[in-house]
Amino acid sequence: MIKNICCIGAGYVGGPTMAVIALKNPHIKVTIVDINAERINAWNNKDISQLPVYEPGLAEIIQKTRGKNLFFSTEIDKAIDEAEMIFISVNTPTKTYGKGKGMASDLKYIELCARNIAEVAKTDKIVVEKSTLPVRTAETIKSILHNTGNRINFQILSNPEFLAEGTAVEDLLNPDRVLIGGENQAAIETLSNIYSSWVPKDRILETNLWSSELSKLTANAFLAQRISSINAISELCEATGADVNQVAKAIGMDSRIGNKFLKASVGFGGSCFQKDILNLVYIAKSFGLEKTADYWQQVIIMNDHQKRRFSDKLIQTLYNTVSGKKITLFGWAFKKDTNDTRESAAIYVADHLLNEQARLSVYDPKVSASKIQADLNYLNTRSEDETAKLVKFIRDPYEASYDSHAIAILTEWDEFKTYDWKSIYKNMKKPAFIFDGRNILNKAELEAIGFEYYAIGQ
Ligand SMILES: NC(=O)C1=CN([C@@H]2O[C@H](COP(=O)(O)OP(=O)(O)OC[C@H]3O[C@@H](n4cnc5c(N)ncnc54)[C@H](O)[C@@H]3O)[C@@H](O)[C@H]2O)C=CC1
Ligand SMILES: O=C(O)[C@H]1O[C@H](OP(=O)(O)OP(=O)(O)OC[C@H]2O[C@@H](n3ccc(=O)[nH]c3=O)[C@H](O)[C@@H]2O)[C@H](O)[C@@H](O)[C@@H]1O
Repeated sequence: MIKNICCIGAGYVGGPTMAVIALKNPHIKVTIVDINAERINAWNNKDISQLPVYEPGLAEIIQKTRGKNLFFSTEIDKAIDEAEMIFISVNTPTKTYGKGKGMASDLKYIELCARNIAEVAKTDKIVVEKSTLPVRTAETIKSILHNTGNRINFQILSNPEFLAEGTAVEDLLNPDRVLIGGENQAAIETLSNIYSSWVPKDRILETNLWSSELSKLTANAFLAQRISSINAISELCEATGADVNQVAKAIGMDSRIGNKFLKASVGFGGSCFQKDILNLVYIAKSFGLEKTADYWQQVIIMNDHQKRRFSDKLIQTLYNTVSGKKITLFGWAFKKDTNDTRESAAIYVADHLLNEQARLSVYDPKVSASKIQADLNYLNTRSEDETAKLVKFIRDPYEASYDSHAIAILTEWDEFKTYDWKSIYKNMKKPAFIFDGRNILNKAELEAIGFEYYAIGQ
């Protein structure tokens, strides 16, 4: 039985996933390592509210396990050396240079991990791909590990993660399935036994390595495709008088379609959907499968269109100009209940409005002012000074919306539904507009107050 696990990468996946494994397997010592010392320090912070990843329920699990059988460290070599099983949970972003730029996954961090393991290992190890990877990456890892000449036996497994941010703990405690791809039955059993401490055996699915790697990309592509599909219909609803919420309900009651993931929105964000689909498109192209590549590319094209359509609508409604006008953005995170802003639709909507010289006042309950500035600066559209001048982060939603021409709701935070909208209305310029990019507010109530209310697909 395994006694010692190491996980390389203390991010949104490594942190919560290993915390739950540690919680459910108190006999296993789990060490999460990272090259980012600041992140490791934050995971070790005594003040449990300061963990680097915000997820409902996570702090409680960290409190129960940290220092007992869960450890966060920057001593990567030591943790690799001691572990019998090593999870690789590092980032696999879209390449920003060279061949495959803007499409392929950048596997340099994965390769560095494999080389690190190859250098340090003195005993047999099971190496688990937790990161999302292009199909056949295990071959690369295998080649690096098996060419060290130190006669160590490495078994490679693929164990993609399906948690969604904001519900990570719930998803980990009660997964629809755990997927394990591999060639060696004993290694598969060893990993399966760790999960079976809390996951029913019939939900632990075993496949070959390549099916497992490809299933992860496919799952994300299908999920994102549903959002782009309903968003495409939302545009048609606006043109025809149909209501996208009603259409989603009507089709979702068909058990073959199902009712989940049919919420029209300002566009999907997050670190993975776009990157994973671009990767799928790149892989298809590399096999010469142009039609397949085009099919999936369309999901991204539709998503970009939806973000642009939203900001265009706002500008057009505000009499075709937002220059010098104060626009309030409620929400910056890519979805509720997370502090993650990667690829958030808010970034692109804000950038577009700034191009039109709007002044932005942003409120988000979990995202910091510096993160918002950094997200905009990363786009490199304007100077950092200009961004700082035009974008203000305000800690209070009432103050943020004071004297503004319009409010755009970009994240579906529950607290937005509980605001005193009468008092917000009173303090805004008239006509006071709301652009609800998440369809979370009540149209009739807001119109009764006096707002001009615009929602997606209505
Ligand atoms: N964020 C999510 O909800 C999900 C992400 N995934 C996948 O999981 C993987 C990780 O994603 P996140 O946790 O979101 O990324 P992240 O960026 O939050 O964390 C990755 C961590 O790996 C560390 N790292 C990179 N290279 C390293 C090295 N050579 N040695 C030690 N540490 C190193 C980084 O410093 C960083 O802290 C990605 O492949 C992603 O596609 C899969 C399912 C869900
Ligand atoms: O590989 C990953 O990273 C993960 O990607 C997604 O999880 P995540 O991106 O954290 O969050 P989702 O709940 O999928 O939301 C993604 C985006 O789609 C948007 N969305 C979601 C659902 C919907 O009906 N409409 C909609 O616009 C959300 O607001 C958000 O911006 C998948 O749901 C996870 O299964 C997967 O593990």
